[in-house]
Amino acid sequence: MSAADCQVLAASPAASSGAAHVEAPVAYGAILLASFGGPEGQDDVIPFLRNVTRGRGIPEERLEEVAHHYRAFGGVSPINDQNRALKAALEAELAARGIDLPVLWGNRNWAPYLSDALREADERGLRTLLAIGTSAYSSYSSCRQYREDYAAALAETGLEGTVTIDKVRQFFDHPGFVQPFVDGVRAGLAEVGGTAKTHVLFSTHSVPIADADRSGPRDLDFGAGGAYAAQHRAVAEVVMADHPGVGWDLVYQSRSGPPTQPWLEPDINDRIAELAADGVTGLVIVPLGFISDHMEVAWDLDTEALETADAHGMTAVRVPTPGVHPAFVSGLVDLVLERRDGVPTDERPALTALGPWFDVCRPGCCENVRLGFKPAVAGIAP
Ligand SMILES: CC1=C(CCC(=O)O)c2cc3nc(cc4[nH]c(cc5[nH]c(cc1n2)c(C)c5CCC(=O)O)c(CCC(=O)O)c4C)C(CCC(=O)O)=C3C
Ligand SMILES: [Fe+2]
Repeated sequence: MSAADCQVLAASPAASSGAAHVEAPVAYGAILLASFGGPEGQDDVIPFLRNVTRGRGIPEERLEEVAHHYRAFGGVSPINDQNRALKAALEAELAARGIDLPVLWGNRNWAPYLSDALREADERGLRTLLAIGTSAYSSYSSCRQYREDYAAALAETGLEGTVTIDKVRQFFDHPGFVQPFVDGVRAGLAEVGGTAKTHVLFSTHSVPIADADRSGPRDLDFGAGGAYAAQHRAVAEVVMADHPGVGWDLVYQSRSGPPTQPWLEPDINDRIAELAADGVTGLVIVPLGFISDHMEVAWDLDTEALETADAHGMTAVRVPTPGVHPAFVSGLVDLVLERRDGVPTDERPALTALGPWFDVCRPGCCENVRLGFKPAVAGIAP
């Protein structure tokens, strides 16, 4: 490969890797809506947190802190109802388009589990599944961990070799995912724009810097924060293109892990305090890292960050998550069809130069050296 090719590769990794990231058509039997899962009552909170944090080295104080967030909402995370609504909306959209693909729903950390969905698929004779993970970006937590958990669920159910699971590409820059944020930021600015000085904060889940730096394919360099940070920045730029002159930043929330471990910064609350000191009076908070209302949105943004803004005398609004926005729902169906039909790269919509992302994860994609190697589906080994 020439030096010129390398430069192109670094600037636009997916677009320059040609057919390698688009797979041949596959006659899928069903869609697997794969999510995180969350507790549905006070008694679920601790068992759920144990499921999530097993072997993760999360300090006990952090667990108590997070349990308190769930307790304040009756032990119920909004995430499961959001997924029930998304499943129903996908079914309605598929029916409206005359597409005969059932939607199965399974979670990584709470019932209904991925293994429940796989058993159901097998019983119904649906053995070729296309997963939509409820997470748009590349990183260990938002991509590879889903792929590892698909592999673990296949092993647990004994369905390895009987049921196969592919996935749609990471969809951070698909128009259907971005449109709700475009709409939300426009409405948010109209709401707080009357104040003297307005700023937009794009917030996403912090992750350990070691994970962020390994996000995306091993052979491509995305700079500090890896593909994870680069994808968020690129999407935020697209959203802000409509609002020249308005200041914005990418910030991080929901940090956990031991204090000695570096995680992506700045924290949203620290940044709000700095902006207040700089004379910012109006704030639009964009939950860019989340496809629907999770506890991270309900607590870390709507409770904590809005309180921080209020304490500094700012007027702040939080933009809605994509949820069941019609553009998002129909975009997910488009993602299913492009994968099923093997649509070529140049016909796939992508709003940033980083995409369209890969159908099949490349070697070493989003690997986690902290937790070690685990088998994963929908990727090129190792
Ligand atoms: C990038 C990312 C996403 C976005 C991608 C995606 O959506 O998948 C995400 C989503 C979510 N994270 C969630 C909940 C939790 N995440 C935790 C812990 C962690 N998250 C991490 C990262 C991410 N997490 C990381 C690096 C850890 C440290 C442990 C580890 O290395 O794995 C913990 C343990 C306690 C704590 O440490 O906070 C909990 C309870 C819920 C459910 C919320 C609800 O119930 O509504 C959702 C949607
Ligand atoms: Fe998390």
